[in-house]
Amino acid sequence: MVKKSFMLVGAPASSAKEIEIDLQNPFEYLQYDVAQTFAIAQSKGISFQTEKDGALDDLDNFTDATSPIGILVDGNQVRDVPGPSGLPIAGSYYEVYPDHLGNHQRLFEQYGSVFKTTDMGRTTYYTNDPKVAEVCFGEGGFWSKKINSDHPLYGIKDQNAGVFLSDTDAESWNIVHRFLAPALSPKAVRHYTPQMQNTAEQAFKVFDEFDKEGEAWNVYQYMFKMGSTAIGKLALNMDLHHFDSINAPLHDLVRTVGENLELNKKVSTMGDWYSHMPWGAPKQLKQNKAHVKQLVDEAVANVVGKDTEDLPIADAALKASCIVDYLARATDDKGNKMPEKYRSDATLVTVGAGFITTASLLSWMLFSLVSYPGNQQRLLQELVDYGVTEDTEWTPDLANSLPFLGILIKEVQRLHNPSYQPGRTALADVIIPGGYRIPKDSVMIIAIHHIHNNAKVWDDPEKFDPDRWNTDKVQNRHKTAYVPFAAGPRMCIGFNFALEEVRVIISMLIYRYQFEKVGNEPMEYDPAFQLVRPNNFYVRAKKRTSWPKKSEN
Ligand code: HEM
Repeated sequence: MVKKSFMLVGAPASSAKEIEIDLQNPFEYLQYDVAQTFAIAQSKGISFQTEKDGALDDLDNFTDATSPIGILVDGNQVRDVPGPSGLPIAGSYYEVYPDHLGNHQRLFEQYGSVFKTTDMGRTTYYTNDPKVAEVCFGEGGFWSKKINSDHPLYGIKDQNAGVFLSDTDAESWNIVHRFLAPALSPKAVRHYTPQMQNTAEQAFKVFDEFDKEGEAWNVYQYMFKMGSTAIGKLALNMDLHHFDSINAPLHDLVRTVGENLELNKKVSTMGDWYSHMPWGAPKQLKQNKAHVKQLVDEAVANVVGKDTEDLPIADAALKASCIVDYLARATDDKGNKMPEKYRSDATLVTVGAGFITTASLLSWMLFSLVSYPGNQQRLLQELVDYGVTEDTEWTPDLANSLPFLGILIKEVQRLHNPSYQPGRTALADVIIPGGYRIPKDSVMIIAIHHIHNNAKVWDDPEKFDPDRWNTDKVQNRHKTAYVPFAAGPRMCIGFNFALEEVRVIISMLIYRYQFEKVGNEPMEYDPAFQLVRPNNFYVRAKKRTSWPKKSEN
């Protein structure tokens, strides 16, 4: 045993702390003790040096090393997070908005893998570093999903929803997550696959009519209808009538939930003060929230009570007519059910989280298939080779067996990740990978789009290349280098459903239609929306009359 004094390199000598080193233990134990003592989130990046002895990378060197011993994190001196200083009051708002994706990319290039902005009084940290993402998503002692006034979900926070809009330490999260997750398990999703096929078949009627008229259509608008049709059925066993005709209106619930995401984006990009204003977007958001709640309560009341038999969780996922029915009947092994007070809010979140994301992903899938040459033909050939026809009854086994479709979806989610940018909050002052000092209560946005496009992580990130997924480098990537559904305890619980839906619907669309992009203007992604969706993407979908022959081998 030897006792030594340690301090962060560059910190005042008065901050040094004594640590006892057991020289029999591995080096990693010392890193761990130092991490605990200095609130460093990840111990493996810690290294030591003194001016006199240089780097100390072996425990044998510590016996005679001069104190205090300096600590570096990932080779860096611990420092504050940089960022633009901005203007009075507005802060960096005009440096970031409206093109937040493009401007955040510029700020990563300028400041490195962690930066902070203060926009209209709201301070936010951003990272494109998988190591930082791992620590924040991990929700260990230092980080958690805690929706404080700097968090982008603050305007729609709802502890009764349990999932998505509530804090991890809320009792509701624990309960709702435990009940809801099995309803979206691979086994449960299998049970919902015929509904996904039915959604695509309903839409065919409308796309055939467009084709007959020789008309182009806006992809996002129809994928929005498609995604919500699938989720309306899944969550509420409701037919939204989105494909009764070409111009069928959006169901009120779907329209209002979509509007809320726009309003929340407006409110959350301003300071907290703005959310309390009794006019404009904050007022509209409050009214909309009340309206949506009423619509969901009505829809829930229509489902519950029709079949009251309680079911064990595992059976309920397979026997229930929809998520609401499941939540009303599922009983755990102690005989407990999910309290009714969470039911309608948890359902609303499932609807919202479920359709806007899948609508964007379906849109980016079609965008990629028509924009990157060869991919549409390659997918069609794969469908033919695997025996798909117009009469195919889709099953998860078939959908999961298509290798090109699998890597295609991954590449679309990498380059055109649609998802909302998740935030995690520091529970204490903490030093994160890269050596950045983060104060307690700071909100870190794990910038999924920028992690997926980070040139330090991905070769030629701007290149659309599904085959990269078959390379060793990508297969052995850092575990949080690809996080379309986030990671850790608060990651997406609907990802099985989403992927299955996209596999079935895209396959059915590509088998039936030849898609062509209409117009050559650059794609706009709608910076005023909470998710990344292509705004001005139009296609002609021409009904196929012939298909390629089966490949010979
Ligand atoms: C392409 C489709 C989807 C994407 C990209 C996506 C992405 C995400 C992401 C990034 C999160 C984490 C949010 C955060 O940490 O703040 C999340 C959470 C969540 N997602 Fe998804 N999602 C998709 C589809 C779905 C579907 C279809 C459902 C339900 C049917 C769903 C239900 C949820 C729920 C309930 C949560 C919250 C989990 C919790 O709070 O513990 N998602 N999703």
